[in-house]
Amino acid sequence: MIMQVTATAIADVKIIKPDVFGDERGFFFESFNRRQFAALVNGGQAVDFVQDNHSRSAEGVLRGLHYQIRQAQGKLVRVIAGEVFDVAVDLRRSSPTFGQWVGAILSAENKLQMWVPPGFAHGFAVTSESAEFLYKTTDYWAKEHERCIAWNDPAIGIQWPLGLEPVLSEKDRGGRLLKDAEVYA
Ligand SMILES: Cc1cn([C@H]2C[C@H](O)[C@@H](COP(=O)(O)OP(=O)(O)O[C@H]3O[C@H](C)C(=O)[C@H](O)[C@H]3O)O2)c(=O)[nH]c1=O
Repeated sequence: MIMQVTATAIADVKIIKPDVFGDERGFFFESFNRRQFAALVNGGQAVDFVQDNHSRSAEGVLRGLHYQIRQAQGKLVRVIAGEVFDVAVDLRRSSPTFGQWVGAILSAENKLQMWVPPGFAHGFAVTSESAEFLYKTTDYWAKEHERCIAWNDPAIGIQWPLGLEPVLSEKDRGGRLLKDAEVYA
């Protein structure tokens, strides 16, 4: 066993805690293992990732809530420096948890990962001085299919651990309210 998987309030979103092997040199852990992921996270179905992404953000930055309405991306996300509050929002209209969100603190310290399946919007807010964010995606980036949900949509009601107004990209300042957004079937 090289990881423990725990459920969240949204059935398909999982938190993964890898087994970390420490010794006097430092530590080692498998950050992804296709066979274990299939067996422990995805009900035995293998998941193939096609892209790895890496971003760095300063404290107070919020990136999200992003999704691709076509070529929906599953995302396996983790932090290798600093700490973020990571959020997934269920955008599957047919889901019993449609419009609901789950969040988790991911950090270089706790080494936790979140599995955000296709069908969700995803975003994070940086709670450390800066954070380096790595993630694998199950489909390629497609700018033409990118959509953005407002990080502060009261209908979703995410409890971001941020004091002031976050630092946002132009795109993220223009996020749509869920009621006006394109969502999945
Ligand atoms: C996502 C992406 C972006 N880019 C280019 C496009 C821009 O020139 C630049 C920054 O893109 P953007 O401002 O959309 O980056 P983020 O705000 O970090 O977007 C990501 O933020 C949240 C957390 C997500 O979950 C998504 O994976 C993704 O939307 O990278 C690429 O070349 N490839 C890509 O896959």
